[in-house]
Amino acid sequence: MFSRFLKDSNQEHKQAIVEKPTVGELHGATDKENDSHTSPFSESGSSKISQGSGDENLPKRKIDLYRAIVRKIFTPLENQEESRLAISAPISSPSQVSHKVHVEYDPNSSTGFVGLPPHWEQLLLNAGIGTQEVEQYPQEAADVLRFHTKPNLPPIATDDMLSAYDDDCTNEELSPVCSIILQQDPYTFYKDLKKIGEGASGSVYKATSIDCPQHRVAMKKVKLTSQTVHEAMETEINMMRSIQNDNVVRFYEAYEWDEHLWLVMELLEAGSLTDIIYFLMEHKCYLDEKHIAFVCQEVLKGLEGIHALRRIHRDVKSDNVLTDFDGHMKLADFGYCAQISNEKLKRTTVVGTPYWMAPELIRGKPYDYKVDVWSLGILALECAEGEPPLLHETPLRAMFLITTRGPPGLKSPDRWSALFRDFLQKCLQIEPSKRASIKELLLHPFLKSASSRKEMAKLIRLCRKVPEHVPFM
Ligand SMILES: Nc1ncnc2c1ncn2[C@@H]1O[C@H](COP(=O)(O)OP(=O)(O)OP(=O)(O)O)[C@@H](O)[C@H]1O
Repeated sequence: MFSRFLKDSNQEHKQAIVEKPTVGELHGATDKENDSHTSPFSESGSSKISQGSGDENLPKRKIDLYRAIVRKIFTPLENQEESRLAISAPISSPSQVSHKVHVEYDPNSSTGFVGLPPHWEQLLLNAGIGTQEVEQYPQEAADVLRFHTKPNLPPIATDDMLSAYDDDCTNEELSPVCSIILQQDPYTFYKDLKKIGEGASGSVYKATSIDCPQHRVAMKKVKLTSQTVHEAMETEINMMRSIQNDNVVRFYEAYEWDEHLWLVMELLEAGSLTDIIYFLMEHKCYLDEKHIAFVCQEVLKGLEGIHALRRIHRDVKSDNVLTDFDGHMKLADFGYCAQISNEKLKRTTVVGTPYWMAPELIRGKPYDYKVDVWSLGILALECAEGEPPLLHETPLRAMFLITTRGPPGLKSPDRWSALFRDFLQKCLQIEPSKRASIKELLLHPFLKSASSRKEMAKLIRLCRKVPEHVPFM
C-alpha cells in the first residue's frame, strides 16, 4: 500500500517519537519529556554522518563522491585499454557492475569524471549518502543503487534453502485465473458502493450484495490500463484465492467489466492497523505490549498460512494489516506476494516502501520466508513507536542504512519488557539463518502476554469511535 509512502514523502507526519502514555493511560495522561530523536541504529546516528554541505560545496563534494565510487564500487580494471572506455551503460546487476560501467577521471570535464550514470550521481547526492559512507560501504551503495534504479526483486532462494515448509507444503495447481474472472457487470450483484480507500492501482469500496443484504464486501476497482496491470491483478487474485486462513483477507470473486477489474473480498470495516497507530499517536499514545503481542500473534498466524503454501508475502507492514470491530486482524495486499516455486521472479513493478524490507532483499541476495520475519519485527517496532525506523530518511538512504548498520531496535529499550526485546531481537537478525522462523516465534513467550481479541476489539472501537455496545453494520 503506497498511500502512507506518499504521505511520508510529503513529510506530513514528521513528528519526533515522544515518550507517550500507554493505551491504558490514554485518558488523563500527563505529558512526558520527549526522547532525543536519535537514530534507532548504532551510536553513529544518521544525523552525524549526513553530509551537510551547502550548495557552494557541491562541486567539490560531487568530485569526492565520484572518486569514492570510482575507487570502491567500480573495481579497477586490470586491462588498461578496457579501463579507458568511457560510458558503457546499461547498468548491470551489482555483481557485474565493474564489468559494465567504466569510469575514468577527466579533469577537463565539468564534473571530474565520465562514465558514471548521471542519475546514480544525482540519486546519491539527493539521498544524502555521503562520500565517507560510500567509501566505507561501496558494495552496499552499489546494491541499493541498483535496487533503486532497477527495482526487479532479487531471485527467491533455491529450493534447498526452503526446507522449513516442505513437509506440510500444499502447493496445489490452481486453475487458470482467467477462468474465475467473471465477464459481468458487478453492479448486477452489488449495490450501495461507498469508497473506503484509495490504493496505488485503484479505489476500494464497501458494498452490499443485492441478493443477500447481510453480505457486505470490499471491492477493489482497478483500471486495466495495460497487460502488466492485468497480470499484476491476476497474481493478486491467484494468491488471495488460494489462501484460506483466518488471518488473511478472504477472496470472494472477480469481475472484468468496462476496462476495469473488480476484486471482491472480505470487508474489514475498521480499516488498517496504521489507522489505529496514527490515532494513538495523535493522542500522544502508543500500543501496550499486550496489544503488540496480539498483533504479532495474528500476523504470525497469517504468515504461517501463507508460507505453508510456499508463498512469501513480502510487504508486511501495518498498512497491510486490516482490522474489524470484533478484534480480527488479517493480512491483506498480495500485490507483492511471490510463489517460491518460480525459479526466477518476473516482477518488474516498482517496489514500494523500503522501511520494512529485509537487508538481503535490498542487497539483491537470494531470499526466503525470513524476509517476512524481518518485516514483522519492523511492524512490531512500528506498533511500539508509531512508525518504522528510518521513516525520516529518504527511501534510498534508508535502504543504505538498513544494509550497513546493525539491526534496528527500540529507542528506549528500558521501557519495554525483556521478553518483547528478545522477540524483536529474534526477528531482526541481519543474517537470515539466525533469524527465528515463524514456528519458533509462534512459541515465543512474549506472545503469552497477548491481549484477548475482546480487549483488542475494545481498543479498535475506541480508536475508530464506535461505541462498544453497538453492533457494527
Ligand atoms: N478488504 C478490505 N476491507 C476494508 N478496507 C480495505 C480492504 N482492502 C483495502 N482496504 C482499504 O483500502 C485502502 C487501499 O487498499 P489497496 O489494497 O488498494 O491499497 P494499496 O496496496 O496502496 O494499493 P495497491 O494494491 O494498488 O498497491 C487500504 O488502505 C485499506 O484501508
